[in-house]
Amino acid sequence: MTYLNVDDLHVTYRTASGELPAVRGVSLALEPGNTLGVAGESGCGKSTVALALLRLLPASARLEGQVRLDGEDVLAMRWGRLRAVRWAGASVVFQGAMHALNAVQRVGDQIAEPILLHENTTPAEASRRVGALLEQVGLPPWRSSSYPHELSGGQRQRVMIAMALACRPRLIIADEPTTALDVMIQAQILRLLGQLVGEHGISMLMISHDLTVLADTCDRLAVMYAGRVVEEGPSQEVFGDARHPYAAALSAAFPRIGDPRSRRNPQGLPGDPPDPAALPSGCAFRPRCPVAEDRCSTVDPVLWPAAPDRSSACVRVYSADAEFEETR
Ligand SMILES: Nc1ncnc2c1ncn2[C@@H]1O[C@H](COP(=O)(O)OP(=O)(O)OP(=O)(O)O)[C@@H](O)[C@H]1O
Repeated sequence: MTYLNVDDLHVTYRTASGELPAVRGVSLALEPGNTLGVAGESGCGKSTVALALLRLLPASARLEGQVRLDGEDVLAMRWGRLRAVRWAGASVVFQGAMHALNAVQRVGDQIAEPILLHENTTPAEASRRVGALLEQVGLPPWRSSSYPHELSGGQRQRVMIAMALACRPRLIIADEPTTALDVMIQAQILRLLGQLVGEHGISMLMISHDLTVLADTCDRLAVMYAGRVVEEGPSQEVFGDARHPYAAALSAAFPRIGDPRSRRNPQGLPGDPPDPAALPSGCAFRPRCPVAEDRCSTVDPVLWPAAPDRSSACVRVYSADAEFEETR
């Protein structure tokens, strides 16, 4: 059974200048033990989707649609049940561990906190579990008495991962888990996450603006643009042969060394993503799209099968599909 099922999720922020539709009908599915990457430029709604999964968004956010974890609707859950689901059903590894950790509390106590809060266990047992968790993420157990400032950036991120694993969750939501780290440490942390997910059958949803990180770590990839998923499919296929012009441009901006299919795009993608409060008519990508046609200013495309096991939200995919033309 699919562990995470997001169906037509909409998130709108109420701001001083009006309503801001940050997420506009996102649907995602994640099987147990699988990894899904969510990519896209800054502001496309990736973090909003990640935080919506556990209702961690500020009160100014209005959520509509469905988020099911193991069949249970998270958006309709009562507070008590939601508290139980956080940490054990799913937990989050946030970006920038220095800000996410409490600077004046020993890291061991921070890792023990969710265990003591969620499980009927003794402090001695929680402390034993903390030692084992630290070892699991490649840190010596004596580090439990360290304060965050006594650790390097990579070590702090390992502590964050240990904390996320504390209540043996079935899903880890990793929001830019390696963004603040240098390339060598980034690779170590990604390897660690991949290894933990593989060994324990945990599902992982990883958010990143870096497509190469996701393509190397995740089974499937969803590319977001202006609050929508515009391309979804197996990672290597999306990365190597994207059908949506935005996903293709994003892939081209991340060349792969040694891959003959890799194309270098030194100019990157011209222009900026649209303001979510003032989207253009038709397709939101139209003003930046190198292959836009007249109909793109009137048709707002939804995800449509582009190939077996893949979908793309572009009118060019529609017109390649005779069945779609028949339904119009
Ligand atoms: N608390 C908030 N109140 C109002 N608008 C918000 C809030 N949080 C995010 N937004 C807006 O929602 C949109 C999506 O933001 P979000 O942070 O989800 O994007 P992102 O793709 O994760 O970007 P980044 O990679 O920069 O974190 C943006 O336009 C952002 O300015």
